[in-house]
Amino acid sequence: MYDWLNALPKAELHLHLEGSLEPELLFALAERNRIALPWNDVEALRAAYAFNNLQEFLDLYYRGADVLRTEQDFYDLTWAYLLKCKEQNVVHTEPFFDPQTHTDRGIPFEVVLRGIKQALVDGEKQLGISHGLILAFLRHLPEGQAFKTLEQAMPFRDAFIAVGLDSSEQGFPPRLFERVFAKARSEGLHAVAHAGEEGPPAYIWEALDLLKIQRIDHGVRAIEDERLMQRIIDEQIPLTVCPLSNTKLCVFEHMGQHNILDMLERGVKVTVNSDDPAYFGGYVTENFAALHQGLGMSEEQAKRLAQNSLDARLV
Ligand SMILES: Nc1ncnc2[nH]cnc12
Ligand SMILES: [Zn+2]
Repeated sequence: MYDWLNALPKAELHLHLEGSLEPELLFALAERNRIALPWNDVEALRAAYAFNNLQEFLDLYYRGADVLRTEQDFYDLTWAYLLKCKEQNVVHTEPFFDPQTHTDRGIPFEVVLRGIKQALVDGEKQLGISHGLILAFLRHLPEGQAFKTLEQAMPFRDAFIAVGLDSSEQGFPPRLFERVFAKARSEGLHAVAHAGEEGPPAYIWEALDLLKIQRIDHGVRAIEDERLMQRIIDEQIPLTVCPLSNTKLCVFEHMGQHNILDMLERGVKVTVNSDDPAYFGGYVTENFAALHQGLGMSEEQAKRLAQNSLDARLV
């Protein structure tokens, strides 16, 4: 039904690998690693995917990530995502991974990175999907922990292209991470950050001015600040917008209220992404389809959005 959307070549620029963990794989990995789960079956787990805000989702997302233990687990997770990319004509992806979610559970950094990176390299060779991996810091943890993570990552510097900032936004402003971002940039890494998902426009200003990010993840609350909108338009700073995520996490009550097409028509470089597709009901094509159904996105607008994603790549 949405073959015309699948057919558009596109890049995905906002995807958490841990958020692509489908319930079926989650159960399979729990069995493989002999981990007891609080849900009886896949249906019971899916039924728990009802969220009122970002934090309710994150609590379940971190709980789900606990089944990821071995290099093979991280490989399987990443490979399953890449097969979806192939199906939907995502020709380039710049996914996030959250090392602290795993190192804090005692999983060595290199186990996580090796599994993910091997799958991405195989995806390039076997599926023709290019990539750039982004290391995201968890903002609800202290700056010192982010520095420690960056230190652990540096021996593998060439495995990724950028640092990002994710997790609970309210109460954890970008300015808390100014120094660790400066250090990462001094190592030649690109910088992106989640800002303006639940947090105020002030957080977007901080992310731009203090973290010196090149792309804003979400950023939908920029529309509340006209001066910020002008800057984003003038400087053509890309926004990685995630429509299904925003409705599932009640950033917008329903898709009809989403501002992505208003932003597009004002000249903002917006892109369409899936964020955590296993939890929010779909991958990139389903996000495009939701904009068609809920907002009346035209074919011409879909083409512009897909082209924006290719233009907004970091590599
Ligand atoms: N939508 C989101 N916002 C912040 N942190 C996240 N981690 C995974 N998904 C996220
Ligand atoms: Zn995200």
